[in-house]
Amino acid sequence: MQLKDLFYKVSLLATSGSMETEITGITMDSRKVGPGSLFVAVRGTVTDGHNFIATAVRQGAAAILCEELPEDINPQVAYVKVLDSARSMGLVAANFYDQPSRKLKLVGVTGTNGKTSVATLLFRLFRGLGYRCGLLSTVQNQIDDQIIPATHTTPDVITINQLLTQMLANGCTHVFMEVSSHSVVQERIAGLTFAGGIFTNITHDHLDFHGTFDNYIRAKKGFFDQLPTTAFALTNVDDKRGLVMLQNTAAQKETYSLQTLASFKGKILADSLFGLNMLVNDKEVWFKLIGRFNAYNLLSVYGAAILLGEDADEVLTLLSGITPPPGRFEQVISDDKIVGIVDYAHTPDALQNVLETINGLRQANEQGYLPQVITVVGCGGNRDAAKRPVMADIACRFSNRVILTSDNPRNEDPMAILEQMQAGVSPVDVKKTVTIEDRHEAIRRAVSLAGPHDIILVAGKGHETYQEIKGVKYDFDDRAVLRETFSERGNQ
Ligand SMILES: CC(=O)N[C@H]1[C@@H](OP(=O)(O)OP(=O)(O)OC[C@H]2O[C@@H](n3ccc(=O)[nH]c3=O)[C@H](O)[C@@H]2O)O[C@H](CO)[C@@H](O)[C@@H]1O[C@H](C)C(=O)N[C@@H](C)C(=O)N[C@H](CCC(=O)O)C(=O)O
Ligand SMILES: Nc1ncnc2c1ncn2[C@@H]1O[C@H](COP(=O)(O)OP(=O)(O)OP(=O)(O)O)[C@@H](O)[C@H]1O
Ligand SMILES: N[C@H](CCC[C@H](N)C(=O)O)C(=O)O
Ligand SMILES: [Mg+2]
Repeated sequence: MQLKDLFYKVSLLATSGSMETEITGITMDSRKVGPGSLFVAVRGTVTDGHNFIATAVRQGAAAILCEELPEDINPQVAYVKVLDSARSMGLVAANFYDQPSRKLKLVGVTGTNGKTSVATLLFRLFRGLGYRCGLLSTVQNQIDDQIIPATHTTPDVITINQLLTQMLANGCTHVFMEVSSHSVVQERIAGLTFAGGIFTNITHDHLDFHGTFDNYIRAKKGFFDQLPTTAFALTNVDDKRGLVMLQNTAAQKETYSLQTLASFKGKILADSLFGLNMLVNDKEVWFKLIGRFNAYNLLSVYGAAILLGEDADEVLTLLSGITPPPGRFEQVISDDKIVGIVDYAHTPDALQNVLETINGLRQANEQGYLPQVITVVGCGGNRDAAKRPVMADIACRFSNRVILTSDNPRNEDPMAILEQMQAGVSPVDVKKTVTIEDRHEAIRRAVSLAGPHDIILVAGKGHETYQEIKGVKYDFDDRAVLRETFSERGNQ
């Protein structure tokens, strides 16, 4: 494709060289440049892509997209200057791949918690309705049955367009994707045409990246601000910021709620370890998912399905049979009936929701014994540090015993993270906590403290099958460790 076609409807500040240059690929990483590539120089959080323009040219780049033209222009190469190269890259990628997002129904889900849950439920529901579907999520990307490992919650915009193209080639008509706040700020969704957007909720997270809570809200709202008039914008009005999301959207405004009047209104009739019984717009349904937060997830999925033109009864019938996504309230039960729950709760709000759900579901047995709740939890390194003491405090307030341990320490000292968590434990709770840096040992300790019917919550890593320590990803799976420890216990 010629450079000028890539820049269709993109505002340019200056150009140098031929706009008829043939382009065979786009990349924002100089290490991936080959002959015929358009290299996009993006200013990042660690370094500035503009520093790699010369390297890209040496590697055969045919054209450069940047915010500042370099001093030494190579006459063989075309240069295009724009105001915001990350944003322009989205528009250019959409042109290069011939607008795949316009040829299918692309629905984005944003919010602090529930994105993977909602996107995965929608994916499963629409496959159940008979469509071929795509999924872009934290757990994995998927093209119908084919699983493609995910590196991010929301991939970069070039990868998104490539995946959408593959999805189209495989006959997909619907794609459900998570839209992280990072992706909005970094323009990873620029140039995509959405058929709908869903807001789940917003609570404390990622303040390391966004700086303030207001910036974080603005980032989420940025997604709705860029929806077209043809899309729907479906928001949770029970969240304090739910309506803020709709303030400046051109899309059709829709709401869901468990508490007030809304386009999609739910009411919980019963909530147990076996599932949820709910009224959904006055129809009574049993679901296999557990906990009030899942009532919200189900309601948003139902709303989106109706807004996409599906039949209410068919949707509810299929939804009632759907099981939770991996690592979301996933149960591993020992032979002697210790209940292990692996959950991806890695924010204060998610942890509190899960623990409140667990506390609400425990029941005393005939002898009057109320099962204990034992929580194993850590916080990731190189991520928001402010949530660490808060999560430790929540774990203590809602559990009988707490084992503080490592999550993914990444490049931080694991004990330093744990000390920040310990700072949140109030003096009365110190007695019930223990700190064990090694996550494997921590889970073993929890199992050794548990008896029949006690509940062990292993929070933070959910579906993850690795633990990242100092740049190395070691095999690690909370579910496998629980299973293995349970079976060792059975053999004693
Ligand atoms: C903090 C953050 O979001 N970083 C993302 C960002 O990287 P960055 O800004 O640090 O990039 P950089 O290293 O400064 O480099 C700047 C530019 O120079 C280029 N470069 C760099 C070196 C070189 O030799 N040549 C070269 O061309 C880079 O390709 C890049 O284009 O842009 C990269 C390319 O898209 C992302 O891979 C990277 O994600 C990192 C790995 C990451 O961990 N991101 C997390 C925080 C994230 O995005 N999480 C959200 C989910 C959060 C949630 O809601 O839970 C997600 O959507 O996954
Ligand atoms: N609607 C919800 N409201 C609050 N908490 C939720 C909700 N849905 C799920 N959770 C809790 O949050 C955890 C993470 O859920 P999920 O993976 O769906 O969120 P996410 O938004 O995709 O997270 P990430 O930012 O890592 O992509 C779950 O394991 C559960 O504990
Ligand atoms: N998408 C989130 C996942 C956090 C998961 C938790 N296990 C951790 O490593 O902090 C992030 O990248 O911040
Ligand atoms: Mg997710």
